[in-house]
Amino acid sequence: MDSAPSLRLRDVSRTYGRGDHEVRALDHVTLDCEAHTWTAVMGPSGSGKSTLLHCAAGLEQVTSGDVWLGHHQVSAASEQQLTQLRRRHIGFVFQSFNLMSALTAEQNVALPLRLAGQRVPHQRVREVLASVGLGQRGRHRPRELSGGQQQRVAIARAIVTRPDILFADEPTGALDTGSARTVLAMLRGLVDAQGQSVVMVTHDPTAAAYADRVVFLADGRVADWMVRPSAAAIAARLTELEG
Ligand SMILES: Nc1ncnc2c1ncn2[C@@H]1O[C@H](COP(=O)(O)OP(=O)(O)OP(=O)(O)O)[C@@H](O)[C@H]1O
Repeated sequence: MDSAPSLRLRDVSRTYGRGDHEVRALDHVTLDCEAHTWTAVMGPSGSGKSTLLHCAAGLEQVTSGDVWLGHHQVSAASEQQLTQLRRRHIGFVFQSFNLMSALTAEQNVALPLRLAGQRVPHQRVREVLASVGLGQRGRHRPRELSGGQQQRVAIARAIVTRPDILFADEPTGALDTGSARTVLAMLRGLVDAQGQSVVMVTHDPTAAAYADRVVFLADGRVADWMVRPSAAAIAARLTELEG
C-alpha cells in the first residue's frame, strides 16, 4: 500500500453570496488525508464541515484553491470529468441512507456498476454485502431492514466500485447507539483490512473516536487536529471550540 495522501486540499476557500451577504464557509483550508486512513471532521454547527466534504467530493465548486484526489484535480474538473470521478473514484454515504425502496439490497449495491455501464459481477455484489455483514440479506428490500442494516447496504453500494476514498456525512446520525456502533466497527474494518480511505463528518465524539485522526474546523478554518484521541478528549476540545 502506498502512503501518498489520497486527498489534498490546498488553500481552499468557499464563499456563498456576495457583498454584505457573503458567507465564507471555508477560509483557506489546507489539509492532507492519508490513503488507507480514516479522518473525522468535527466542529461547531456552521463551521464548514459539510462544505468541506462537498468540495472534496466534487459535489460543490471551490471559490479558490485546489482539491486533489490522488492525481485527479477535482477543483479543475469539468462536469463530465466529475461524473467519471464520482463513478470510479469516490464513494459517498449520507445520513439518510438514500436507498432505492423498490430495489433489493443486491440491486441497490449493483446500481453504481449499472450506472457506469459496467457488467454487474454478482459475485462481487455478494462479496461486498458479505463484507458489511449482510450476506444473508441480499434479497431484502430497504423496508425489511433495520436502519443500521440499511446504512450498511448504503456503504456496500458506495464501495462496490472500489473507490479511492469514501466520504461519509453523518453516517450514524439517524441510528440508535447499537446500530451506530456496528456501522462504525464495520467502517473501521474496511480501513484496517481493505485499506479503504474514509473522510467522515460527524457531531458525535464517540463516532469520531473510531477514526485515525480528528480534524476540527471553526469558522471555516482548521482549528486543530488530534491523532487517535479518546471520545472524552474530542468532546472536551469541541466544547472549547463552541465556547
Ligand atoms: N448554499 C448555501 N448558501 C449560503 N450559505 C451557505 C450555504 N451552504 C452553507 N452555507 C453557510 O456556510 C457555513 C458553513 O456551512 P456548513 O453546512 O458547511 O457547516 P457545518 O459545519 O456542516 O454545519 P452543521 O454542523 O450545522 O451541519 C454556514 O454559515 C452556512 O450557513
